[in-house]
Amino acid sequence: MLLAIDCGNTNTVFSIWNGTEFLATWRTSTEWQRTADQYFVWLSTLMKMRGIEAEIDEMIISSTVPRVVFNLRVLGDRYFNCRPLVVGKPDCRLPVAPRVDAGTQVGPDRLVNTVGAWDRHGGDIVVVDFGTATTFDVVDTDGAYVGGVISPGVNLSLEALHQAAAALPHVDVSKPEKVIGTNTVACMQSGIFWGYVGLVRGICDRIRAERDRPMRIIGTGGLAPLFAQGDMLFDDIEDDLTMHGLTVIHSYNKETA
Ligand SMILES: Nc1ncnc2c1ncn2[C@@H]1O[C@H](COP(=O)(O)OP(=O)(O)OP(=O)(O)O)[C@@H](O)[C@H]1O
Ligand SMILES: CC(C)(CO)[C@@H](O)C(=O)NCCC(=O)O
Ligand SMILES: [K+]
Repeated sequence: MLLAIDCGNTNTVFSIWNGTEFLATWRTSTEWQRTADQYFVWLSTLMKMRGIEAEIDEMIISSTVPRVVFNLRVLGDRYFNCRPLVVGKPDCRLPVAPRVDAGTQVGPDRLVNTVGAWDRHGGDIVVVDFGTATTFDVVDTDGAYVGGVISPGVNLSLEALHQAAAALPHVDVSKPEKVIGTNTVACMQSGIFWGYVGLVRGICDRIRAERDRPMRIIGTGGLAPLFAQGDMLFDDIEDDLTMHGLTVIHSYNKETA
């Protein structure tokens, strides 16, 4: 059984894949100090609660935080008797090599997203992921990652506004009914919600113009469904794209071993 781990700058997601379906998915905050023993106690407790008796013997990791990889490797070594495959490391091959500037270290989550999206939707697509950052990743006709856009994440922008301006409270992102807010919170929510709708629309339009061919837009990440309510931004929304990409990369590496 495969344990797939998607470690972002804010949250880390663990999923158990039996080769056909995900048996369970759990989320924890990303903390590089967390030890292999702590991961194991947490994970085995959750598995027991769900009655999952899966014998984990394989692992794949995508981590945007290099420091957490060490303890996740120890987790594999000590508790699951396996050597994890780590996306971005030389021994983890991708189905199609990215075409970017030499020496560029593309975020593994972005590469994994493009592999997952290509597997489900084919080429000529843009993946928009609303995580810590809002990223746009362009997949060429042949499935290659050919670059993209990195913007500040939605929650990050809201937090920055609150941190920098004494009179601005912490607010949650939501869709306001009107653009013109008549109180502080409504004004901030409008700026964030309609601001990001405009950002996504504007960047996708420019990508389309630059590529000069039809491109489908796939939204993913916790906030994608919310932003999909704002405008016809996406052709499709997927809630498990990164996890799907991890399973595709894992089987590709097994088949071509
Ligand atoms: N309406 C909402 N307002 C604020 N946050 C939301 C809302 N809906 C979902 N979320 C948040 O989205 C997050 C899930 O997002 P996702 O996993 O895509 O990225 P992340 O964990 O924030 O970032 P990263 O993957 O970079 O660590 C969850 O933390 C969830 O709380
Ligand atoms: C952009 C983020 C933070 C999004 O999670 C991550 O993919 C990352 O750290 N990327 C490294 C730089 C790059 O992707 O070009
Ligand atoms: K993510």
